[in-house]
Amino acid sequence: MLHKVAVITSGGDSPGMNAAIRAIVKAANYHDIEVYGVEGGYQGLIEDKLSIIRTPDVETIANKGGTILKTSRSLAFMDDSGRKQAVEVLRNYGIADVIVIGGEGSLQGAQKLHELGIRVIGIPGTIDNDLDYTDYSIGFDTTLNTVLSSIGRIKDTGLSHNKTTIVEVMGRHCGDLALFTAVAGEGDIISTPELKLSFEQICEKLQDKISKGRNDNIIVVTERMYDLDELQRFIEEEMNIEVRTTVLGFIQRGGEPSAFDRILANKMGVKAVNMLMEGQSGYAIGIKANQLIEKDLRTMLDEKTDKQPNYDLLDMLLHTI
Ligand SMILES: Nc1ncnc2c1ncn2[C@@H]1O[C@H](COP(=O)(O)OP(=O)(O)O)[C@@H](O)[C@H]1O
Ligand SMILES: O=P(O)(O)OC[C@H]1O[C@](O)(COP(=O)(O)O)[C@@H](O)[C@@H]1O
Ligand SMILES: [Mg+2]
Repeated sequence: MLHKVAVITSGGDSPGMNAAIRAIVKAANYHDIEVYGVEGGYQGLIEDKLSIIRTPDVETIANKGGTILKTSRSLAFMDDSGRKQAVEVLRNYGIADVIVIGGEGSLQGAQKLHELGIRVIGIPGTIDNDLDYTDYSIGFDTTLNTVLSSIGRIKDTGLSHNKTTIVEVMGRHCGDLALFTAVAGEGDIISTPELKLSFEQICEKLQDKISKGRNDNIIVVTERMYDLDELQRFIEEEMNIEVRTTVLGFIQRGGEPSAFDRILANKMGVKAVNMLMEGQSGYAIGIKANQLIEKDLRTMLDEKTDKQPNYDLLDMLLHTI
């Protein structure tokens, strides 16, 4: 019988993590299961920062960005000794079941806990959408909407001044944020890790747009691909135009979660509790073709951790912009 479960948010915060926490606490409490919130990700687990959270504590958090539990990137948890300490802390509380909400690294950590005899279910929470086993991770949709509305504002200035703007979005090594932005109709030229354009190719595309009367182009690029100062200077010199650069940065990670993320978080949170009640462990919950799926963590991590390029979308894009 499941009596106690710990919940951890880990890695970069993502909008919808709170909605997932709320769903977990409400579903668990409904079945008389006590929930321990771990403060500050795996680091908080190692440092014994656990406290009971109850339904009244979470009733009003579904619309809040970030995570009420706080999060971290924990170096100590990367070591065997740190993980053993974490397991020791859980045992001292009599906790054998854990739900981890986080990205790829966090799910690696979840698998390690599973291997150490803790029952674990992972929930994908990252704005990057860089997990290949699931169509969507919690937070991606909200961030995509933030990117779209930010570009809308930048476009007002671009249109008013006939100016070209480079906009850098997050995503780590995954181009989904840039890619979906373009498919949603913003961004005139995109470059992602999966479809990387050279400086020269960007200028060629820009020339084509300018020759068709567009002087207010927006170039959307995924972070970590270019030295943006160099790219801006190259375009300015090559094309003899003025260019501005905006790095959207942490504007993208916070904010009120979208309905999509809140609903996804709710479904996944409830499912995680149900799976633990059935004694399951070592799985990540995902969504494929609009159906929740259970993916064996070890298999998922072995198969491929990088998101595979979304060729359907790329193909559509190549033929439309
Ligand atoms: N291979 C691993 N083994 C154990 N823990 C890991 C591993 N990779 C990451 N983690 C833990 O998960 C945390 C979050 O991972 P990170 O990749 O930074 O973010 P995210 O989970 O959001 O992708 C790390 O700081 C570390 O504590
Ligand atoms: O917040 P940090 O540590 O500077 O990390 C920035 C990175 O975190 C993210 O915002 C989210 O990544 P994760 O979900 O993998 O933690 C990435 O898009 C970005 O590259
Ligand atoms: Mg990640």
